[in-house]
Amino acid sequence: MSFLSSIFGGGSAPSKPARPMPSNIKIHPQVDNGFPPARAGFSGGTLTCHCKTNPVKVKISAQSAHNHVCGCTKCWKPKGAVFSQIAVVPREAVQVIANGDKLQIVNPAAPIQRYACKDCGVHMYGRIENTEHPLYGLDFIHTELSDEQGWSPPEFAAFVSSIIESGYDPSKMGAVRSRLRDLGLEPYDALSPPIMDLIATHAAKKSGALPA
Ligand SMILES: N[C@@H](CCC(=O)N[C@@H](CS)C(=O)NCC(=O)O)C(=O)O
Ligand SMILES: [Zn+2]
Ligand SMILES: [Zn+2]
Repeated sequence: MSFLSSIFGGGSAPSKPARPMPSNIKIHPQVDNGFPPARAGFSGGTLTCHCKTNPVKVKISAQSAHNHVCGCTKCWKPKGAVFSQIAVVPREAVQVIANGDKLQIVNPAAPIQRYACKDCGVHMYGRIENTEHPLYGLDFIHTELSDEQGWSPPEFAAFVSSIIESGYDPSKMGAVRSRLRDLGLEPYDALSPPIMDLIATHAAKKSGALPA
């Protein structure tokens, strides 16, 4: 099985409580009150930046995979959110359809080149150009930028310890991890084990430690 087919062939984790208990630990507005399951047959939508006029629009012609919340400092978060919410789609499924001249790459040296709107700062998609990168072929998107309902729901929480790098109180990390579990989002300090295993397998095949 190829890396990409294994990424997209695995299906979604079972979704968790439709309506979780309220909590004063906030994660992200799209997950704090629960989230709906994926809609069968859903095949994408249009992402729109936050500009009131001339918004950037990006058409996504695929269901998302591996939706998750990410605590790292690099991923775009809506104002006040502690985590971002981010998923992947094949890069061929991503098409800028309006006001693409407003996009600029946040950091061209980063492995993921995040295309942000110059005016509102929202990241519209992240792309890997290094063909040797284990996640090459996948673009990163924030499904919350679309009005369509039916995207694959978040499945886990990545880079949880990294929220401290944005100033989160380290003494509250136990409460954050507990809340993430209540929401059905198993917390990890890197990516989820299946994705970490795929990345390691890719590296082992490249080095010759495993047969290609
Ligand atoms: N602790 C770091 C972690 C950054 C990190 O490694 N982010 C992951 C998850 S998005 C990544 O793949 N980064 C690649 C990139 O930013 O291009 C931070 O919070 O800044
Ligand atoms: Zn904008
Ligand atoms: Zn991130």
